[in-house]
Amino acid sequence: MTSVQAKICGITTRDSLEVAVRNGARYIGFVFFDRSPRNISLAEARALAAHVPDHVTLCGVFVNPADADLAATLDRVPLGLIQLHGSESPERVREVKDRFQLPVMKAFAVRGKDDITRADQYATIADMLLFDAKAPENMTDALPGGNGLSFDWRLIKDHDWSVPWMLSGGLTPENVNDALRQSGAHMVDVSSGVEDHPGVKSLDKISTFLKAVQSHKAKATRNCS
Ligand SMILES: O=C(O)c1ccccc1N[C@@H]1O[C@H](COP(=O)(O)O)[C@@H](O)[C@H]1O
Repeated sequence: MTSVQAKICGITTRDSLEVAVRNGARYIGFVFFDRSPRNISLAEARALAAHVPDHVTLCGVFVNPADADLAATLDRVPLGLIQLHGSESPERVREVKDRFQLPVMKAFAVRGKDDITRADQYATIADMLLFDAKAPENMTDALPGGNGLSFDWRLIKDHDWSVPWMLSGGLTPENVNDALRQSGAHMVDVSSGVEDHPGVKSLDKISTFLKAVQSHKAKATRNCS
């Protein structure tokens, strides 16, 4: 029996948070990265965090953060998971976990198979793994994540790690079922695919995305019974 969990990332408003929670999001992501159109201030994050129910994990997205930034964020915002979306080494992942006593999800930018096997060296250190698409070198305005780009989902099928992993990168309400089928993922993460404009979430797209994820779960359950 398969149950798919979803993370809605880059939440900045109360109404998008509420729609995500009401429609079954298991994770909510706040982006703490200045260059992102989804960047959220500590004050806004703190205020929104008060409306995240206990059964939903609040994830902070960081790119090569300094300890001081992590400490300042955790001082104000009750995160349950730290997402490291930069070039953090296995040693740095271990250090962040030990220092801040929170689970860490390490993200990998994927173009080919080697980018996926690179995760092996983190699988005994990180608590979760996340696979996003690598931006092409000629994309000058690329962010470390949140670019709405996909990789070949079949590359990850049949990979197995001792820790849970999420699929992300260019997911949308329209393609998430194909992505789940082709990748074999049990967890998905979306940001720009549920937006009307960069940084502006669509309530309709959030609920359609989460319903599509739920419908995949229903199909998988039926197939297994
Ligand atoms: O969303 C962002 O702006 C962002 C910025 C810096 C690092 C990570 C970011 N988001 C993560 O990117 C992936 C893919 O997003 P998308 O669905 O393709 O837009 C996702 O894991 C977000 O958590």
